[in-house]
Amino acid sequence: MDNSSKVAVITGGNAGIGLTVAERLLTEHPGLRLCLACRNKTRAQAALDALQLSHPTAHISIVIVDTSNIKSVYNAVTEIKQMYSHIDYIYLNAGIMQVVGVDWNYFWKTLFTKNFIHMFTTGDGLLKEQEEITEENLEKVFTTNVFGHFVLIKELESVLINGTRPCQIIWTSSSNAQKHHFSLDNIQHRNERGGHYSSSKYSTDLLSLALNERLNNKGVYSHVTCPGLVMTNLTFGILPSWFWNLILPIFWLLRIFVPTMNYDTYNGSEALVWLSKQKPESLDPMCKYVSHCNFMGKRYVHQDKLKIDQEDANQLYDQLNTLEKKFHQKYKS
Ligand SMILES: NC(=O)C1=CN([C@@H]2O[C@H](COP(=O)(O)OP(=O)(O)OC[C@H]3O[C@@H](n4cnc5c(N)ncnc54)[C@H](OP(=O)(O)O)[C@@H]3O)[C@@H](O)[C@H]2O)C=CC1
Ligand SMILES: CC(C)=CCC[C@@H](C)[C@H]1CC[C@H]2C3=C(CC[C@]12C)[C@@]1(C)CCC(=O)[C@@H](C)[C@@H]1CC3
Repeated sequence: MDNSSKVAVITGGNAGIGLTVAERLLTEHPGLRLCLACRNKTRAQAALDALQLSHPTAHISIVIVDTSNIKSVYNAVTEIKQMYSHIDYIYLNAGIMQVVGVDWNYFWKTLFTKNFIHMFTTGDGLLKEQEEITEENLEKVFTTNVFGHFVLIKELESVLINGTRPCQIIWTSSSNAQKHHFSLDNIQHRNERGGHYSSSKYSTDLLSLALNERLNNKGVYSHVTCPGLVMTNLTFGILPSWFWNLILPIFWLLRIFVPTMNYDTYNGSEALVWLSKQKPESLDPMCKYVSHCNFMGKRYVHQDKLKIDQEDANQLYDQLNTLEKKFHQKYKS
């Protein structure tokens, strides 16, 4: 194993924001060894081929992981441990949103009120979602976005901790994370009529805080980011691509008021890449690092203070830990 060069693992690194982060990291950190942790072999291989074309000497590998399936996460951990003795950056980016429609009534009602900026930055109240339960009896959005990543981090702890080099855990959270959609009595957000994505991203913010309390003294730092609104498979799942292309000029205008209208993945990945160039101990664990792009097209990183509570963070961590133990018993003993 080569211990000298830096290693970055990216979940969902084959598409959208994750793929752009992969490309930008290879440019920013020459010699970086990259691991695309993806659920689909063919799509992962296509991404690897594209990256290898622009970075012919780069060392890129694939690990198959479906974060909505805990058995798959355990298998991926075994593989990653065989490949790397230390991880410098782990991007917990894979994510889904199970949208079935837009609440256009709410959209028109809010458009001419002072809440319109909140609506365009967070999407709060605008999206109708549906629930799905996985074969392991877990809520799918919660498992894909949060719990699968929790298990990944927990099982990889020994490779994240290194006596000499820090490790950065970088989450792709969202401004859609809203406290009113989250409950410690129902962390999976089961049997709710909407807000599954919001609840999962609020959990992400809490979990990141809890990880800092536990791991900072071991040289592991966790931070949350928001890429803003970016056109990817996720957003094309909400409304078709022709619609987004049609309203592109509106987005440009909206940037005057809403600098998170990033539209493309390069703009959206700004905060995620910026974090990899910072000293992790100098960063604020109570901030969300948000990719901004102004009207003139200038990219920058904005820091949003997190409105979350350490006690809630610890309670969520304990619940995730208890849930993980059940799967550990099932698959690892
Ligand atoms: N687009 C936006 O406006 C915003 C996105 N985000 C967040 O950014 C992250 C990346 O999303 P984005 O790039 O937009 O969307 P994409 O759909 O383009 O990318 C999502 C990535 O996650 C992967 N993925 C999905 N489910 C799983 C799973 N179960 N196991 C492993 N990988 C999985 C996808 O794989 P596959 O290609 O196989 O489907 C894909 O690589 C998400 O966490 C999302 O919530 C946050 C704020 C705004
Ligand atoms: C612009 C017009 C005329 C219509 C589009 C309205 C909504 C579909 C759109 C407005 C704000 C968007 C938004 C998201 C999804 C699509 C919107 C609701 C997100 C929720 C997507 C995922 C995220 O994580 C958020 C950061 C986005 C916030 C803004």
